[in-house]
Amino acid sequence: MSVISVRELNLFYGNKQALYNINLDVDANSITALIGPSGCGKSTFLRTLNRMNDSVPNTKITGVVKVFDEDIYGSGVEVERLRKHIGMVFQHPNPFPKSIYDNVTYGPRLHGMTDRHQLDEIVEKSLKAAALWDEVKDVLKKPATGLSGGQQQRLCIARALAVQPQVILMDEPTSALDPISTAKIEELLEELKDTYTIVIVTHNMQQAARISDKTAFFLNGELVEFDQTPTIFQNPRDKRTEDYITGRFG
Ligand SMILES: Nc1ncnc2c1ncn2[C@@H]1O[C@H](COP(=O)(O)OP(=O)(O)OP(=O)(O)O)[C@@H](O)[C@H]1O
Repeated sequence: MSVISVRELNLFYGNKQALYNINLDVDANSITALIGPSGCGKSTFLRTLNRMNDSVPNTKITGVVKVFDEDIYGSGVEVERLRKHIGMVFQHPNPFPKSIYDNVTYGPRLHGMTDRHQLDEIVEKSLKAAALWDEVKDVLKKPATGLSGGQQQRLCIARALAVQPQVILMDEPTSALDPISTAKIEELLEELKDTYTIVIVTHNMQQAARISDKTAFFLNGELVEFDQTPTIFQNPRDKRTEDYITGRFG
């Protein structure tokens, strides 16, 4: 089943076209990797999936993005509700300058949850799902900024999970982390895909090959090739994909 379905998507920043006629489906409970050289439109595309581009002035979008069959650019779509279902994790861990507990409960509180017992449960569940609970359970009231970079990124994943999204978008979530933290997050993503659908931008092709089910190769705003990950890395159809994955350009 497709969770996300993109048809004939074009995106313009003012007069500059950044995405050209993108068609792509994302399967439920899978990891989809977006790869391609710097500036090819990966992040722009990722941001179209939960309307993060709304905040960029003079952006124009044509085409259709459906999430669970709903046209997310259709009239009457509430962006807050949409983002509750589609969480996002960014390149640099960005915990709020609050306690670990308050970081995780931020979203649920924003959506009206006040019951202490329920909030406690969400904190434990989200931190366990983000493989961070054992490391922080005794210091929940301490500032999140005191955690290591890798722990902060897992906290940001826990914060995204706390509002119970169905889809998680990740923009180079491990690029600022050391290899051990990266390995922990990769392991975590394998586990999370049982429950969530994940779309991840990565510059690290080994990472895409290791963790994703499908890979999309972008170049100059076009989706050159989208297929099962082993096909993209071992038997790509397009010469440009082959050149990129073998390091001949980019
Ligand atoms: N806010 C913006 N205003 C104008 N142009 C933009 C904006 N954001 C991105 N672009 C342009 O759109 C194109 C695609 O950028 P995008 O950041 O999506 O690429 P990317 O593949 O994610 O790159 P990177 O891997 O370096 O993050 C680039 O040419 C970029 O300069």
